[in-house]
Amino acid sequence: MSPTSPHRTASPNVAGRPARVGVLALQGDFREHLAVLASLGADARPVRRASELDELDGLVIPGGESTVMDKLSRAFGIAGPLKAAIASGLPVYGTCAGLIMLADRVSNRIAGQQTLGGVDITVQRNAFGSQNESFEVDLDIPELGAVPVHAVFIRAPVIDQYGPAVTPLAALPDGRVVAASQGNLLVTSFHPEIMGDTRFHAYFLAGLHRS
Ligand SMILES: NC(=O)CC[C@H](N)C(=O)O
Repeated sequence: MSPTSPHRTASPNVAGRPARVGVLALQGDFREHLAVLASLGADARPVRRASELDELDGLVIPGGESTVMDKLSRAFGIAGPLKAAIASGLPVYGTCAGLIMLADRVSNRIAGQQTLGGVDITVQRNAFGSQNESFEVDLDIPELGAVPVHAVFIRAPVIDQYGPAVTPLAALPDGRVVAASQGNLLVTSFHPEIMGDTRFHAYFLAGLHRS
């Protein structure tokens, strides 16, 4: 946990009770997200069924494998209701594979791969190739304060193009965008849930007040 988080003390309450934040728990590192959200005071719960979406204030889509998450979300019948919830304003934060799931376009998707969409971005999966699949870098993210975010990338995607409604939040030194928001949606290519820095989750929780 970062000792410098400006949002750390922000209350995660919505309507006088802890924010109910689901984590899509079909595949990937959902447990890590649940732990971070609970540590920030949210009522964090795994979500696998469409009916579990109803009472949420927000949802996190974890890292993992977007092609598998896509197949499972359709097989579990949650993909359609989740798309509808996103369209009607449910705040959703996607990390890595979760970013891919929220992207309107995937330039190198595998045959038949679908996304939920919602963010007007074109992403490239596995953008760093096999030689450098995982790496760590400090990113300046003014929105989260003066202290850089130490970001962990694991077979990560990048955002190659974004539309006018998208706000880029962070870029690599070469300019490629790796965090962004659009309305109720927040995406990062990297994995704050394993970085020991709760600022992105706190930022997401703080945004639930505004929605
Ligand atoms: N760490 C991750 O979530 C990797 C994402 C993965 N490469 C995918 O395409 O879904």
